[in-house]
Amino acid sequence: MIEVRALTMRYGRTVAVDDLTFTVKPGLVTGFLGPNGAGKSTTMRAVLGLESPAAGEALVGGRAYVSLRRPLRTMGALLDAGAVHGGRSARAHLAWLARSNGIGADRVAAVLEQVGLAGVADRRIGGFSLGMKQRLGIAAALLGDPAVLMLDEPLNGLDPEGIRWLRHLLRTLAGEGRTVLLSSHLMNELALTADHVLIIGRGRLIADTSMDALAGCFQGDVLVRTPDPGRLTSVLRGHGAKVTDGDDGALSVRDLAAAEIGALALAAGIALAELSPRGASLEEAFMRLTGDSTEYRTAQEAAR
Ligand SMILES: Nc1ncnc2c1ncn2[C@@H]1O[C@H](COP(=O)(O)OP(=O)(O)OP(=O)(O)O)[C@@H](O)[C@H]1O
Repeated sequence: MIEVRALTMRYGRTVAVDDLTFTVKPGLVTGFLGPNGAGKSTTMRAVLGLESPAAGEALVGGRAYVSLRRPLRTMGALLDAGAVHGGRSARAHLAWLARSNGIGADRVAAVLEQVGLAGVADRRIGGFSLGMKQRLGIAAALLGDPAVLMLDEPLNGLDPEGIRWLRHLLRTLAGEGRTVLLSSHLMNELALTADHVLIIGRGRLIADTSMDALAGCFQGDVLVRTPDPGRLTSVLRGHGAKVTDGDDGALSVRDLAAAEIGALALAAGIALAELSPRGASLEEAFMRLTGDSTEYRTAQEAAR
């Protein structure tokens, strides 16, 4: 479990994280989402104790990370996949990390296998692609077989096959009861990966909700085609719908469900050629939530 309580982080006059409170629970993949500069990396650095908060605290398994004697066994983290010694091999890098954390050498081979780097384990990291470095960073995070994993933009640099692989891995780890937190600035990346999502903007919490609830809050419109759009428009407006002319003669209807539109059309004797509910994409939901600070509040209330 990761607990962030009333955390405020400042860089000079910049408030990077502003009174942030959330809990990341075991058994779920939790996405940490926000536009560039929202404060995700700063929050993760605070969880790792790399920077001190101006106020509040961040705990891992109920303790400050820096107070743990064998930290890699409690939480594995990936912050910057590029921050590795390019002259070492992947195996040597992991072996050094394992030794310094009292972790057996057998784990090195196990995690190299787990992340698909066993075949290149003895090559210099300097020649690795960004995707391979991400895999190596994930291997390092897994080294201590920790109950908590925290990964900053781990999908960044992975090809579609790598993304599928990582999704499967994270879901498996959460299925084993571990706590998994991963950040991203792209909702679509998280939509298929995370069960739960924490959204921040300008250092503040905007939403703390299940992915399903978030999708449900952002119902889209219903696309309707009929040979008699004028009459249908007035019938639907008479029942409180917002109706606008969409592309190629179709109507876009909001505030009435597809079934209600169908029933009203039938009662009025109007034929329908098409009736298609269109969900707003999660990416749109994210844009609407993080659009500006005035919208934050209304959208947050809507998301609850
Ligand atoms: N070392 C630093 N010195 C000064 N300001 C910083 C520093 N690190 C971050 N900031 C500022 O703090 C705010 C939060 O940055 P942070 O990197 O945590 O955001 P982020 O959500 O991780 O963004 P990204 O998706 O771009 O990585 C930004 O305004 C950023 O400019």
